[in-house]
Amino acid sequence: MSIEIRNLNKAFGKTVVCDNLNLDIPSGELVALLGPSGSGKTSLLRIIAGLERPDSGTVLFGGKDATFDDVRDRNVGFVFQHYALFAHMSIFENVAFGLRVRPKATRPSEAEIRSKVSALLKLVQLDWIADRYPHQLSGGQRQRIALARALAVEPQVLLLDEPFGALDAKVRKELRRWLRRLHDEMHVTSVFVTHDQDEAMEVADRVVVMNQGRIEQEGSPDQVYDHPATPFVLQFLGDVNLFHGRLGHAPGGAEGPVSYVRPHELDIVDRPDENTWPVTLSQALTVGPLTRVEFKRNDDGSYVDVELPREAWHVLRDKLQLKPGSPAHLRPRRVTRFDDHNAPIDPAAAI
Ligand SMILES: Nc1ncnc2c1ncn2[C@@H]1O[C@H](COP(=O)(O)OP(=O)(O)OP(=O)(O)O)[C@@H](O)[C@H]1O
Repeated sequence: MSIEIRNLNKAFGKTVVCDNLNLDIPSGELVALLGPSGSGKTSLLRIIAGLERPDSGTVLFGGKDATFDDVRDRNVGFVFQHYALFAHMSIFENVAFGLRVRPKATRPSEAEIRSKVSALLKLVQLDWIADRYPHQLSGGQRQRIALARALAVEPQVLLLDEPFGALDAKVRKELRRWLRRLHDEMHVTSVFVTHDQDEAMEVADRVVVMNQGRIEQEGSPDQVYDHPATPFVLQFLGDVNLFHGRLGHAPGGAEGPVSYVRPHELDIVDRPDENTWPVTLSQALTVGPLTRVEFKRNDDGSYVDVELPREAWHVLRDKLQLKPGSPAHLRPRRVTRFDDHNAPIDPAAAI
């Protein structure tokens, strides 16, 4: 089921949460709404769900206007951050719930319910805990059950609001890969709210970056990362060094308001040329496979981060005999700049 959002507006008092939004979600796609807290992700999801009414604009499901359809008529499944499993029901009964409360005319038989719930529990790889109760499950298991329960009624659209937000980092990582695989099997049109860029990039077919009720950019994870449409997108999707004003000798003596270079797009070299910045090593921090080296620019004293694999850093450090206080030069492999209207300047022109 495709979803189309047309000229959608919503405000709570003076807070604009949807600012003339337009968005097409093709059938079967997994889309992440990504943005900082308060950017309007949940409000948009709730309007798609039918839990909130827009002030103006339209929501189309499969080409049909569903803006004012009741939530029960939309055939959407929900998974929220805080597991909403029924504590007094077994896992099996939790998943069966949506089927059992159907009107008699459309309610499946007991045998059909049993076989469907068993299949769903297998799908989320938890068929072995069907007889347990929610308090006997880990947080990650509960979220998988919440997903099985949402899928039981065969929704045409699945809406997930920070579904893994309450879980620890390792479980989150496992579950997002698992969700991706599940989606590849089920192909239910899914909209996923998150403020975690790694989560969005890893799970989604398409990422919609939101800021202050507006869509800053939408595209594949690679598109938004490699070709950010605005400074906000660039900065939200990962660490970046900002260079104000004239760029020393580099790149090509470019003038301009601000230049952006990601920490992994800078080389550390020992000789200056027209494309390098003179710097002084401040400190190096290694976490897991990566080393982050902090430098101070000689011209304006601002800090610049460089990121590289720890082995590469060890080789370079020994070769150039680098330690805190050592002089060095940084050469950007890629610089991103924006014009006065925040439109990206062709990278070839920026360097
Ligand atoms: N029912 C409401 N009444 C008043 N203000 C609201 C209501 N719901 C949301 N808001 C406000 O609207 C803004 C956007 O909220 P929303 O929950 O959509 O953002 P979000 O991007 O999902 O943020 P978060 O990641 O923190 O959940 C916030 O400033 C919030 O306080």
